[in-house]
Amino acid sequence: MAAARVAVHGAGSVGCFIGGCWQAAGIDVTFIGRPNFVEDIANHGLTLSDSNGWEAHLDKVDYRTEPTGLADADIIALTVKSAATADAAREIAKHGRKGALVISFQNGISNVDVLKRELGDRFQVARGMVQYNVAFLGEGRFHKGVAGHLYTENLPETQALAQRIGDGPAALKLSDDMLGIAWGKLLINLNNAVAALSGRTLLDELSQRDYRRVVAASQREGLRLLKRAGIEPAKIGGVAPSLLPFIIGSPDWLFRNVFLAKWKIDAKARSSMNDDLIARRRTEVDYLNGELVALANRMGTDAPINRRIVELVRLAEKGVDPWGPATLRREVLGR
Ligand SMILES: NC(=O)C1=CN([C@@H]2O[C@H](COP(=O)(O)OP(=O)(O)OC[C@H]3O[C@@H](n4cnc5c(N)ncnc54)[C@H](OP(=O)(O)O)[C@@H]3O)[C@@H](O)[C@H]2O)C=CC1
Ligand SMILES: CC(C)(CO)C(=O)C(=O)O
Repeated sequence: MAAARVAVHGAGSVGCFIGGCWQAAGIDVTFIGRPNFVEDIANHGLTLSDSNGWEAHLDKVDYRTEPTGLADADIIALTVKSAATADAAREIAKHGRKGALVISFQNGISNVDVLKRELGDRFQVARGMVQYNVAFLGEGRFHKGVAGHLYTENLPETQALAQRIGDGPAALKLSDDMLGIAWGKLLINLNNAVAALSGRTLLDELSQRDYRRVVAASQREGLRLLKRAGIEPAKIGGVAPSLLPFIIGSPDWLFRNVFLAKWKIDAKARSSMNDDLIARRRTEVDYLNGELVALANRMGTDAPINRRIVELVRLAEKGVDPWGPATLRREVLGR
């Protein structure tokens, strides 16, 4: 059987990193994205790095802006932000090859439903998850700034792909519980909104207990809702979801020395929602905290903490100044 060809659709931070690492591992990758990256990568090539000092450079990169580049792909890694999923899916439906496997490496829960609705049964759709942060540093450089792996469903196609990728920094792990993993990741991603509202890097934001108290409260609310809905979030990075609020809300000395040390967060790492605010784009808050608000509404109840966070991010999208730790805590928690 011929080796699968991959297209990355929406090649920005995550797409360039994972596609670049896979190409460095010998896989045939086409990148589809925006003109700014075409120019940047044409001038500088693609350089991938991680916090352990690993680095790879690719001189020849097939980066295009036209979705016609999807036509030859057996596997399409979708890495657009959530609000762009429906448009990207229509491009896949138009240009992709019948039977291709589309893996959503996006945060949130509902992207896979949008893909299935738009793609029908001409394509296979799989859930994926990116555990780590990727920062675009300019000049074709993409840096993995938090420890972790990529995950996707355990299928014959993904088994073959994972084997070819091997153990590098964009290694692909397979799971039979990707929905549980997506909910587990969503609980972690509740930090994105607080990091974005803080206007700080992940390390700087997480070093402030008042910010962490807000995240912990939103996670507690999320856990209560998931329990009531009968949804079981999976462990991410070996931490049981029920422990997340205790870890995040723990005193500074414990959090810094035990947890921050373990997660190896790079000083440059920013949440992807900070990137959106900086670029003045609509954020993914509706697909993260907003997913919990929608779940609460479906069950005839409310999620006041996550609802308030969504409102504050909406204001931040309009250009409101970042929040200090104590001010944000009082605003969201009322104490
Ligand atoms: N960045 C990170 O560290 C992490 C991100 N994630 C998740 O991964 C997903 C991708 O995030 P990220 O890589 O940061 O996003 P980026 O915005 O960096 O990259 C997405 C790119 O896709 C482009 N794009 C959108 N629609 C199309 C289209 N139809 N055709 C071609 N290109 C398109 C966007 O352009 P434009 O801006 O013009 O729309 C953008 O350049 C998100 O769901 C995010 O939550 C998960 C873990 C970590
Ligand atoms: C890896 C993590 C949790 C970093 O914040 C992320 O998913 C993101 O930035 O969207």
